[in-house]
Amino acid sequence: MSTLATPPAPPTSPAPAPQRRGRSDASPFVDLSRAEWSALRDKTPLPLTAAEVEELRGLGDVIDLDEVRDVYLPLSRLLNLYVGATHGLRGALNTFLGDAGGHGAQSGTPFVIGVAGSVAVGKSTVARLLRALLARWPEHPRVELVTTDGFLFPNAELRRRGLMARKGFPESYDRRALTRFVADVKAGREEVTAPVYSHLIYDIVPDRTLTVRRPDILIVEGLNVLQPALPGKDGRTRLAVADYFDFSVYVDARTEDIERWYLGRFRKLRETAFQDPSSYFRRYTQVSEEEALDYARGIWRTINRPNLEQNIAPTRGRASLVLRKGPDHKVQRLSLRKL
Ligand SMILES: Nc1ncnc2c1ncn2[C@@H]1O[C@H](COP(=O)(O)OP(=O)(O)O)[C@@H](O)[C@H]1O
Ligand SMILES: CC(C)(COP(=O)(O)O)[C@@H](O)C(=O)NCCC(=O)O
Repeated sequence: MSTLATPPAPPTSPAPAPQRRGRSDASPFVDLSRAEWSALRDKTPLPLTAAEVEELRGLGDVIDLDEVRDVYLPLSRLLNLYVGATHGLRGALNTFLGDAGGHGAQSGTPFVIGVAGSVAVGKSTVARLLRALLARWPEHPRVELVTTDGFLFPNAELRRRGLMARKGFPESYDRRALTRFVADVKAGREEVTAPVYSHLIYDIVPDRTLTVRRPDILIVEGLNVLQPALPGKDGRTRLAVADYFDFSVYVDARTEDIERWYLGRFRKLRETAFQDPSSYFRRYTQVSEEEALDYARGIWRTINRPNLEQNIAPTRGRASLVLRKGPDHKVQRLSLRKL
């Protein structure tokens, strides 16, 4: 069987000790170089088979397999350990609460992971990869993925609120519905449904929903998933979706690199999905590539970059793990929150 993981390291070559760069011991994060992090893969007992590598390629994403092995296999191992530890903690709580905990207090509660970051930083790719890797563990085979775009207000409502040029800003989402959705999944409800957004029609799809049925792990991916809660009225506490996360990942990169990836994806979509007669963006296949890219640069400058700077980047410090990518999408540094 051909595999991607390297054999376990001999006991004489321990992983290099993590170094702290420019952070005091009081920092809530431990900083790791890519080399330090990837050395931890030797402790990952679940290598990828050739068939699984093919399956990952079948996701349709551009994924460098060295990247999977060096960065995402150790991450799937870390998450597997966190899922086990969280179940242990819930068991302790159940023991403490006994009958007072209600019906089978928290048994089978899904482990919820948030994936945050800018438009075009690669959140969807990371989330799909994590779903595939996490589902390989026998302890948690059922992994569901939900993107927050389904909780954008429909265009008609955005127009009514004067928010059509603010798609992706926190206020363009039905945040209560998103938080309720995750709360319901976490409460162990048999079936929970979410609305669905289509990039093709650039709007919420009427009469279509996505149903989540008691997964072992739920991944929630979106620009704003690490936003704090809005202030509650009358001194009441409000919860945000992040309050339900057991772990979160912030995908980070230089703004100039993300803009380049955004324009690259727009160029690729112009040659593919935008050609569809029902595409909202079809008009950009009818003009020159330069005109189309000027439009995309305008969207970046007026919507996506300000949203990154004003709303998304300020939430980075709330993540459990920050993946810092270089210009080629390869993760160069990682910051892992200490407990
Ligand atoms: N690991 C990667 N290696 C190479 N290209 C990538 C990687 N991750 C994302 N990309 C590319 O970057 C662009 C944005 O990625 P995507 O996952 O769609 O971002 P987001 O969900 O954050 O908007 C896409 O063109 C995608 O193919
Ligand atoms: C749909 C998005 C808001 C992102 O959704 P999310 O991360 O919440 O799933 C974003 O990808 C987007 O399309 N922004 C809109 C910019 C524009 O008006 O074209």
